[in-house]
Amino acid sequence: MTNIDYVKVFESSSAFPRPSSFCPSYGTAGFRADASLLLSTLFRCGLLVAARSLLLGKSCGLMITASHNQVSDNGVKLIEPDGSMLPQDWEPAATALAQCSTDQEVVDSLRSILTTGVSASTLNTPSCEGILSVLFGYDNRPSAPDLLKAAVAGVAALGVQHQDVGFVTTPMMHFVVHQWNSPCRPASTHEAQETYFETLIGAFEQLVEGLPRPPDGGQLLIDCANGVGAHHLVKVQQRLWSAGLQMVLFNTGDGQLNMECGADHVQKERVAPTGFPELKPYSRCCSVDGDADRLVYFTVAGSTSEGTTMLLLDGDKIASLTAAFIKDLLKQLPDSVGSDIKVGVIQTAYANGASTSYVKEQLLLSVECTPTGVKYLHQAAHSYDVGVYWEANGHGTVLFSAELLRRLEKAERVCSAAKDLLLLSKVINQTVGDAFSGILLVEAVLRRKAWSLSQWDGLYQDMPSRQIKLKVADRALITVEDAERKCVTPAGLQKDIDALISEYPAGSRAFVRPSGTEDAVRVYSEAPTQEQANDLACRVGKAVYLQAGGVGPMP
Ligand SMILES: CC(=O)N[C@H]1[C@@H](OP(=O)(O)O)O[C@H](CO)[C@@H](O)[C@@H]1O
Ligand SMILES: [Mg+2]
Repeated sequence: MTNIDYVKVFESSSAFPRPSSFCPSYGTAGFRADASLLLSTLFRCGLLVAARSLLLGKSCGLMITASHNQVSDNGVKLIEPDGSMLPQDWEPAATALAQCSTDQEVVDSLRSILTTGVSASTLNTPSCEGILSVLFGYDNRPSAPDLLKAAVAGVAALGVQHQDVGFVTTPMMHFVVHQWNSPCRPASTHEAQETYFETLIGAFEQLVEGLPRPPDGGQLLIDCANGVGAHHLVKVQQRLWSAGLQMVLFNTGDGQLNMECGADHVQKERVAPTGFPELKPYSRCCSVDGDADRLVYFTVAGSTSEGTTMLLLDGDKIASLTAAFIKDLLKQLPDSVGSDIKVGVIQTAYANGASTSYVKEQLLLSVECTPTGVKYLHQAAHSYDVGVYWEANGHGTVLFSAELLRRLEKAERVCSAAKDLLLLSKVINQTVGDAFSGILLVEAVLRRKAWSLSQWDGLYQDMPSRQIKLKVADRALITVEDAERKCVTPAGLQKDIDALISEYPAGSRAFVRPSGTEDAVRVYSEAPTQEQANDLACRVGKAVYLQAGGVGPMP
C-alpha cells in the first residue's frame, strides 16, 4: 500500500472547510448543490477518487456537472476505470467523507477508506502509482474552474497525478476513462475523444450506408440546452451531413444553460424549447440536457390553422424503438448464434404504462422495474445478454454481454444481422446513457426501417401522465419501497394515495418519492385522460403536502 502523507491531507483539507449548514449526501447521480457550497465536497471527492484509483491500481474519473439543474448549481459524478459509475457500496463512504466537520475527521474518514476499505475485494489490489492518474472533465458552468482546483487539490494531497480532459459531455468522459484503462491506451485524452467520435460515427456510417436519405431530407433540429454538447456537436456536423444527417443546432451557448430549454424541460413541461423556430408538422427535433447524457425527440402534429399538438418521443419510446429493432435482428441470427439470448428492458416507475405494455405484450420481452437513477438500471441491465434501459426522461443505453459479442464476432462474416448487431454495439455508448450516441442510434434505426417520426410515434400511444414537484421541510422523512412505487413513511400517506387512486378509472396510478438531485418531492400520476392525470397528481401532491410537512405553495 502506498504511503499516504496524512499530514499533507490534513493541511490541504484546511483550505476547503465544509460550510456548517451544508450536509451533502450522495444522491441519484453523485453530489449536487448550489455551486457556492461545493468546494469542500469537490476537494473530498478528489481524495476519494484518488483513493479509489490507488486501491484499484487504475485511473478513475471525476466529472464536474449538475446536468439539467440551473446554472448556479453544480455537482460531481465519479467514474470507474471501466467507465461505469461509482459502485453503490462506496456511496456511504462518499457521503461520510463529504459530511466530515473537521480536517481531522476528513483524515480519519480517508484512512478508514484506505485501510479497512469498504469492499474487501478491492483492498488486496496492489497500487501502481506512476501509471495511474485521475481524469477530470467538466461542463460549461462558470463555477467549474474553482471546483476543478478544489478537486485537483484533493487528488494531489494523495500524491496522485491528474489529467485535465477539458470541456466534455458526461458520456464522453465515461468513454475516455474506459479507453484510458484499456490495453490500447490512447496517447492523450484528446486522442481518446477522437476515438469516441470515430467509433460512434464510423459505426453509424456503416449502418446507414447505401440507404436513401429520410423523406424530410435528413434535417434534425437539435436543442443543445446551452450546454457542453454544442461544443462538440458543431465539430462533427460536416461529417454527419455527408452521411445524410443534417444537424441544425440551437441553444448553443447564446442563452442561459437549461433555462427553458434542454431535455428535462421539454420532457417535463411538454413544450418546445425556447430559442426554437416555429415547427412544421412532423419536423424532426430533439433536445439534449446540460451535460448531454439525456435525449428526447419531439415534434408537432396537426396543421397550424387548427392548432398543433406537441408530440414527445421520450426515453420510453427510444427504448421501445431500440428493443424492437434489436429483437428483429436477433430473430435473423442462426440458432447456433442466437437461440438462447436473454433480452430485457429495464425501466423505472416513471415509465409510461403504455410503453411497459408494448414491450411486454407486443415485443414479448421481459420488463424489470428499478428505483430511479441510471446506476440501478445499468446494474440490472448487466444480467441480460442484451439489456435495454432508458429512463422516461431520455437517459439510457443498451448493454451487450461479452459472451454475445464474442458469438456475433464469429458469425459476422456470414450473417448480416450479426454484423448489424455488432455495429449497433459500437454506435451505442455502453458505458453510460449518451445523447449523441442516442441520436445516431435513433437516426440509424429510423433509416433502416424507412420510418418517419410519426410511424415511430405510432408504436403505442402514451397514457396521459402528469409530474409535479413540491417542497417539504425534510424530504428524507418520505421513504419508499417496491422500486419507489409505494410510500412507507410518513405512516398513513400510502393509504391516502391508494384511496385517491381508487376514485379514478382502472389503470390509473400515482406515486411519490423524494428527489435525489433537488430539494423537492416528486409526484407522478397516470390516468385515462389528461384532466384525470392532472387532477390525481394535484390531489396526491396535496396529501403529501399535508402529511409530510409541505412548505411554500400547496399544489
Ligand atoms: C423523475 C426524474 O426525471 N428523475 C431524474 C432526476 O433524479 P431525481 O432523483 O428524481 O431528482 O435526475 C437524475 C439524474 O439525472 C435522473 O437519473 C432521474 O431520472
Ligand atoms: Mg444529464
